[in-house]
Amino acid sequence: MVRDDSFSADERAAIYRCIAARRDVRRNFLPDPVPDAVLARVLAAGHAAPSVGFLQPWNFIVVRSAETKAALHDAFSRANAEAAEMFESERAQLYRTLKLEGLREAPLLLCITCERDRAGPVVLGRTHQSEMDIYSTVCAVQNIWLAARAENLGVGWVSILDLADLRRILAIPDHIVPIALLCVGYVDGFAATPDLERAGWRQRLPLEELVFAERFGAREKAGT
Ligand SMILES: Cc1cc2c(cc1C)N(C[C@H](O)[C@H](O)[C@H](O)COP(=O)(O)O)c1[nH]c(=O)[nH]c(=O)c1N2
Repeated sequence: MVRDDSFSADERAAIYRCIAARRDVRRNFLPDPVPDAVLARVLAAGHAAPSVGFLQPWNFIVVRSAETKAALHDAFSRANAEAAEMFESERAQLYRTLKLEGLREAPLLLCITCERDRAGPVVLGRTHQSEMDIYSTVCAVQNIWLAARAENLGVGWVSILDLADLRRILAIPDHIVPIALLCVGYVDGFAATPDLERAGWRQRLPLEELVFAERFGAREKAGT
């Protein structure tokens, strides 16, 4: 059934292409600035995300200062050295070859935060699952990621940082939870597959192995 608010076949194809062509991008950022109008659209996409009880718990910190980027990069370097030690020897060797951030190269960074008490302690939908405000903020991050891809902007999520460092560098108060730090900028191209897949770190799992029927672990019977 086609109604006025239905997606056309072309629109549908564009959405699926955006989902498939989104990548985590940490290298090859171009120095070109991100126009304010483009950034505004991307942030509006984040703000259009679903949120528990319509809490909209997010804030978006836009970082352009080279000094702040350098401080974040220092924090990354400290955490990354610790991280490398956590893997077994061969894995650690491969880990050290990976480029896991683009904090200094990206023209801008976005930190997305969650204010858990934005509407008081009792929130519709969070009464029995307390993490729902956090998950809502992650929905905003994903909207940003996809909107950025549609704008031909690369986005890389950098989580190899101590939260205390992130809080200190960006002056995030105690009652606000940092959720994501994203490197954002135009790039000279998007890889067809995840960097980690091409580096031999991990492969994409077959979808059919992840889908259960009726109960966790139960496979659809062949021929049904
Ligand atoms: C919550 C979270 C946190 C991180 C990531 C992702 C997500 C969802 N990813 C990116 C991750 O490695 C990447 O998404 C997968 O490898 C799949 O690649 P594509 O995103 O499909 O390109 C990521 N990558 C990286 O190089 N450094 C990092 O710190 C992180 N952190």
